[in-house]
Amino acid sequence: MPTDPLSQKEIEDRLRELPGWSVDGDRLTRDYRLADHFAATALVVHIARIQQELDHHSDLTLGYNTVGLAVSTHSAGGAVTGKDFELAERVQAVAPGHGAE
Ligand SMILES: C[C@H](O)[C@H](O)[C@H]1CNC2=NC(N)=NC(=O)C2=N1
Repeated sequence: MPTDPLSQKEIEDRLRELPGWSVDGDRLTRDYRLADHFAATALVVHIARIQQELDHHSDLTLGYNTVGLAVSTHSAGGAVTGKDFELAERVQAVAPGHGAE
């Protein structure tokens, strides 16, 4: 089930496929750097659309030229689940198109 908490080994295996992402506390997290504030804002809007589609939402932070995500699954008691990785993978797929590093 995608909303079951993942084991430590499952998390480590899946993190290997997601460069730049890590688990901080109980949340899957990554910060992206962009060219400027407008590019960062466009990525936030794109992520918001993905989150709406997945019905799964990160704590999403917009800075001057940065976008930060931190996500866990509330319905799994705040653990990291396959839903969190699904969101991370979707974001990771679109971020380069925004020039995010
Ligand atoms: C009713 C709705 O499906 C739930 O509240 C969704 C919405 N977004 C969510 N986002 C996150 N991160 N965890 C959840 O458990 C979650 N649940």
